[in-house]
Amino acid sequence: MASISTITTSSFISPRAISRPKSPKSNPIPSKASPRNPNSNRKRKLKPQKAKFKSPPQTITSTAGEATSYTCLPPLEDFTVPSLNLGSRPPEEIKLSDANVVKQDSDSESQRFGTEDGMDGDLRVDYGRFEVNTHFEEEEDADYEYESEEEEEEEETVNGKNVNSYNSDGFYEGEELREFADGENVSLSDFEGEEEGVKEKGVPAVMRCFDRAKIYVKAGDGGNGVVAFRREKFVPLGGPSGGDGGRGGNVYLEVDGSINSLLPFRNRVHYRAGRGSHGQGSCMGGAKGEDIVVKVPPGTVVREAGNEEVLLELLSPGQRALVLPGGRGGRGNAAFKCGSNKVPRIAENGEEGSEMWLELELKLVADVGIVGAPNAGKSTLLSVISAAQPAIANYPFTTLLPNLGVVSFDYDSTMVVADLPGLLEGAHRGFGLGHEFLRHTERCSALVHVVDGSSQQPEFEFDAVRLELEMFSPELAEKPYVVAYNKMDLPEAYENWQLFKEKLEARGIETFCMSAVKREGTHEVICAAHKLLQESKEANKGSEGWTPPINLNHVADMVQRQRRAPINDFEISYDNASKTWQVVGAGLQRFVQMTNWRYKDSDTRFQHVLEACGVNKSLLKMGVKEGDTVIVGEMEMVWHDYPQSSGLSKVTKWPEWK
Ligand SMILES: Nc1nc2c(ncn2[C@@H]2O[C@H](COP(=O)(O)OP(=O)(O)OP(=O)(O)O)[C@@H](O)[C@H]2O)c(=O)[nH]1
Ligand SMILES: [Mg+2]
Repeated sequence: MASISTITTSSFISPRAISRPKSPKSNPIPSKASPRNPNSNRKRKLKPQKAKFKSPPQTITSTAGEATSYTCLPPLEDFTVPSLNLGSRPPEEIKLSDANVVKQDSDSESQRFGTEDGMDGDLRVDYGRFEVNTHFEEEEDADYEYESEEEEEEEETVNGKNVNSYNSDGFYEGEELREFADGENVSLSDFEGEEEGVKEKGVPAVMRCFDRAKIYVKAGDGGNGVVAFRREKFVPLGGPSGGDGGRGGNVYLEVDGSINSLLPFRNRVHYRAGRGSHGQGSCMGGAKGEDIVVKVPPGTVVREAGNEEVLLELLSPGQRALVLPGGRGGRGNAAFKCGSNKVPRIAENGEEGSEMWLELELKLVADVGIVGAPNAGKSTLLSVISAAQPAIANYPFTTLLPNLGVVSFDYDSTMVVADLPGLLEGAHRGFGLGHEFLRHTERCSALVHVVDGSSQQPEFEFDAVRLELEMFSPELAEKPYVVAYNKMDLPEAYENWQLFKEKLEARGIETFCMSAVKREGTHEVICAAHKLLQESKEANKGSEGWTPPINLNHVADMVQRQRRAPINDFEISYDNASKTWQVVGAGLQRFVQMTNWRYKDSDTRFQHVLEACGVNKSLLKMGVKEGDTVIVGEMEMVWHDYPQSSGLSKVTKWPEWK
């Protein structure tokens, strides 16, 4: 951190001083390697110059009377707030392709659905058609919104060629081709085993999961302050009267109990709050920008894109979190009036609102989760024990989204049970659909593991699903669970039951048998699950203790803290090749951004602040030389050394930077 240097008359730089001729060549310039002597009797000044950067073309010409211009540089990586990782990119979509996933013959109905014929009890059945994307559908940096289904369909086009097609049942047909830069067409099947870095669009829209979404939020920019003077009859020298700009709108996240999925975020990705209005004459402040409230379902977990750290957990309806505060309005010239400067011709730009990509993840708030292999009878069990009416059919992956049901007991007690899509081998790596939903079970206190008794190897099926749970999350596997051996009404299940029971009991696992269809044995299963739930609640009671109130605005506080970093907190780096000094600091960058170069006095104030916050001093210490380029925020300047006599005769005091 650099220290703030004292402001002296001789160290102040005016636009006039900037245009003075360079120091004579007789002045020795120290070599690059050795720092310059700070006791040198020459003055060194920063002079803004015509920027050398060719792009972007936005050039603002100063009205300071000199041929001086400022160029806005493209935003650099270094300029982003470091801890927020705003410039970081989210992970790429990956295709979950594997040798286990078998390409389907579109004509074969039995293969398509993996019907009873296709189900030989081996969990490696042809469920390849049901590959899912584990990551988001949207391009990370794409600046678009899905406005309609048509646009969504366009998404399936690769390099202008529509390579995907769906048959009448809505299932994906044909092989996806991807054209590479060298024009070579490569089939995605070439990538088998290469899981990352390849897109997969083979899942029909109806089967895609909507419990994850990525959205862009931006707080509103502050309005600009203005320079104005009071002109009124009989009021001579009315004084400065430029009003401040209004603050930008805030971005909130609010829990809405009527929403139960993140589906709405497929249609809208970008959320921008309104910008504040500019100030006006007669000391009139601008109106504040319109806030934006993003509605999310209960149980939404919020992360910054590309960052594992959880920012917010929004659980109960009505909760509202301030995520990004709007930018501050720029001050008008009335705010700069002081005893030594009664006619300030200066006003600030409004502060830019922060922006962020957020990852939303929906986690169900259920007490008990029903897990098991596809087609085991999980949904049937839920339909029997609760009033829920999930889809039940004799093919795997009938359940595409988790279903919730409330189970009521005689003694005025209820529990929420979630029926999850089926799990199969490799689910923790993304096969099937179960992986997408396994995280929902993380909040469950107990699990009911349904085993299809009519399958050829029920014990193998049981072990495979348990293994998947363990692979996905060891904490999940440690949750208490009940095993429910289903389809006891079928002879093959009935025959296998004793053997299955003995094997599991030998391993110390208590097992129940039931026939969900006939509603036999289900009561015992659910009572056992309820008992586990009560036990887990009892166990957690002692450890919970007092929980402090949750501050839902801490994200905004963090953003605010970073924006309000002290102006003298900066770092300087030097690029030897281009002879460029880069001064990076959140406070300085904010100052540069809010400086309105159209006003004459802005330039003087800018030089003053650089001097006051110690930038000049630090540069000298590090050995800046005549003609070196210095970049501060978006400003590019050239360093000039001047003789000491070039100081300014008048010192203007400016209000403190805040
Ligand atoms: N005979 C018999 N069939 C059952 C029983 N329980 C469920 N089934 C049948 O098994 C098939 C699958 O039932 P679902 O409840 O959809 O199975 P699921 O586990 O939810 O399947 P997915 O959602 O695809 O994972 C349906 O045809 C049910 O009628 C049972 O106890 N006996
Ligand atoms: Mg189901």
